[in-house]
Amino acid sequence: MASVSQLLSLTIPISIFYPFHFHTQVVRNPNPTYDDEGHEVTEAAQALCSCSRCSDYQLLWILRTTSGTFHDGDLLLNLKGLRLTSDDKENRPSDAKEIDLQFSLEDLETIKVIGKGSGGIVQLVRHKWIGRLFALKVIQMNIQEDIRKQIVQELKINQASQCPHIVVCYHSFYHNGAISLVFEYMDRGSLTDVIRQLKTILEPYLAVLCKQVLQGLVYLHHERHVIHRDIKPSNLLVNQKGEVKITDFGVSAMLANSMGQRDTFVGTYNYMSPERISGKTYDYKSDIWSLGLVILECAIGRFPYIQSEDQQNWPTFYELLDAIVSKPPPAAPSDQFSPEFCSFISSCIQKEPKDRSSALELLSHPFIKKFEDKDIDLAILVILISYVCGMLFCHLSHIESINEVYANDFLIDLNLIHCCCKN
Ligand SMILES: Nc1ncnc2c1ncn2[C@@H]1O[C@H](COP(=O)(O)OP(=O)(O)OP(=O)(O)O)[C@@H](O)[C@H]1O
Repeated sequence: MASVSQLLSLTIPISIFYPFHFHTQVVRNPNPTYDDEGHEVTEAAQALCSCSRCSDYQLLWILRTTSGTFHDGDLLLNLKGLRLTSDDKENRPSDAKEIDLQFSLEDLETIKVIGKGSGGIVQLVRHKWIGRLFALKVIQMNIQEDIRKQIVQELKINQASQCPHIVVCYHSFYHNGAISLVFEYMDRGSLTDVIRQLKTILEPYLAVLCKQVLQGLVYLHHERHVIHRDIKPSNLLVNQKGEVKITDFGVSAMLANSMGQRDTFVGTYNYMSPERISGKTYDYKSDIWSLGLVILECAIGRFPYIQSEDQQNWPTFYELLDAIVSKPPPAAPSDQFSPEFCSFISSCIQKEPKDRSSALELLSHPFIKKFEDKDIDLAILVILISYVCGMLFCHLSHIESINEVYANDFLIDLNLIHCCCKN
């Protein structure tokens, strides 16, 4: 496999067109590009290096072409990637600095499809040169203008994100009517997968998980001034280190910007707050409602508005919306959960937004504090998922004992496993 320095030396002739990494101060693109009508665009690009090694220079990336490029304020998006003209080196996530190398879609090879959402598919891809894995999300762009704007907003937030609890978006491309986003690969999937496999999560683990999501929300709400708008299990991703991160800003928008409250939601309404469903104005507290429902679901093992996972018991779409808006909100059963947990859920799931706590307040809630000095490692949950999968594998493969599978790989204390599994 080529080393990074080999790779960089190989890409130097190409890299002159990529503003993040070349070290030339001003560049005029010698290879003219063409617009949709075939007109030559002679003055294609001027740029100053903004990579982490060139602190003196400011990024200036001007594409004179009228086609193939999205311009949205200080954001430019084209086949060569996303550029934020206001971005400075302090705003870059540390992980992104780590992979300071040339990137194009041709450098990525598909391994498999790992997910499918309403916007498109997510693939596991490998960088051919460095072997690193990424999640590639491809979103078809034959969509409304305002949804496109929201996606562009997502890119802005992701690229400038400094928070360890927000999934990093390393790169993005616009090509042939589709936006391709290169995300940090979260190798244990989403909380949906975790719930499906474990059924329920015990309070100590939930507190640790919840704290990480809250840290992500504090960053979005209090630093970036963004409402996520789609907090749900499939948007909370997990890796084998036991890290939980928020992803998918497809429906998020900056409160401060001109988009205001425009709502072009595509996806599930299950976790949507009553004020959003009723078409009222909403704010950051809308995300807190969703978080409360997600955490309660993880604890009780079913979506809180249904009595059992039996398909027969699922309300219709309109029954569900009516229940969210008109019925009393769900609560954690006090005979099964600690007072701290019940209080935490009640601080989130309140019909009136003003009665809900903020993300910052929730970070110091007794439920979160209760387990802070207990040294609880979420990675154990991840091992547990592997174990459950292993058992399934044994079952399907007619292997007598799980130890045959895990003999050398893991030392798993079965008592610990049983403690983690409520059912
Ligand atoms: N960065 C990632 N790393 C690993 N898996 C991912 C990543 N991003 C997404 N996935 C997987 O792909 C699935 C689909 O993600 P996507 O964001 O496209 O849709 P969704 O959130 O499930 O649904 P919707 O589009 O309705 O919001 C996720 O549920 C998750 O399992």
